[in-house]
Amino acid sequence: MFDLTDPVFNPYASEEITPPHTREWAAKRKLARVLHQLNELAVTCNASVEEIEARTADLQVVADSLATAPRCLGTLAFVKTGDHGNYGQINHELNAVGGHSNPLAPGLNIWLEGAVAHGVARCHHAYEGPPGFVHGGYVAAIFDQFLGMAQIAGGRPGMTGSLSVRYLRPTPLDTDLTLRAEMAETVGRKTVMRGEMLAGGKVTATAEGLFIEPQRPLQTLAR
Ligand SMILES: CCCCCCCCCC(=O)SCCNC(=O)CCNC(=O)[C@H](O)C(C)(C)COP(=O)(O)OP(=O)(O)OC[C@H]1O[C@@H](n2cnc3c(N)ncnc32)[C@H](O)[C@@H]1OP(=O)(O)O
Repeated sequence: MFDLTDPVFNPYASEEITPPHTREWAAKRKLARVLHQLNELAVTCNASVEEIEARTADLQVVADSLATAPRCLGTLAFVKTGDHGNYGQINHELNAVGGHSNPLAPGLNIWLEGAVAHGVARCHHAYEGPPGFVHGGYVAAIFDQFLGMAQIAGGRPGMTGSLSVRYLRPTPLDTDLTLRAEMAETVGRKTVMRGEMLAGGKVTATAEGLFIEPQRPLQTLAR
């Protein structure tokens, strides 16, 4: 996964977002940013039907063009080529919640200061659940990824066995959400992490995650 002592690639060493490690990932981050913006525009724009139909046709041309290029289906497929970086680097780009090259990711940035993990995320209107607020499923997804990365500092990282979220007040859209987590306990292969999410200085949700180190290496779990 990630070696937190690796001087070359430790994406959690500081609050600064680790730059893309190749020109390919720099280009994909740009693509993801445009698509992220389009995701928001798809649910917020109030253009005419004609305008929407015309721009959709434009986008279909782009999608059809990209679909003709070779593809790698999943992180491990990228790893296997040997040309895209190691697993940690590729996961850092493609992860569904924290990947900087994934247009679905709500801009989650994580860093570790000693035993405490910090993070920030921001959810635009495509993440709306209750009117004006973030969907609870995305709050849980952010916690899953955040606690999941925070537990790496414990040295025996595992997959989420269970995740419990307490929603204390609605989490606002278009607002920096700050995150904080610490390890509560670790017993054998099991690590319990606890964290909180704040908006404007107020805690909107807390979470507890149980992470279980798999008996087999992660790579062998993939079909
Ligand atoms: C490896 C690095 C990964 C870093 C990525 C983290 C960030 C990403 C976070 C995710 O989204 S992960 C995706 C969501 N999670 C999954 O898909 C996990 C699917 N489940 C599994 O793969 C296995 O069930 C799991 C690895 C969690 C456990 O399988 P094991 O075969 O290792 O469990 P085992 O049956 O040996 O049980 C070990 C202990 O854990 C307990 N346990 C197992 N599954 C549990 C569960 N789900 N909830 C609570 N406890 C559980 C079990 O009772 C037992 O307790 P005791 O030692 O006290 O007897």
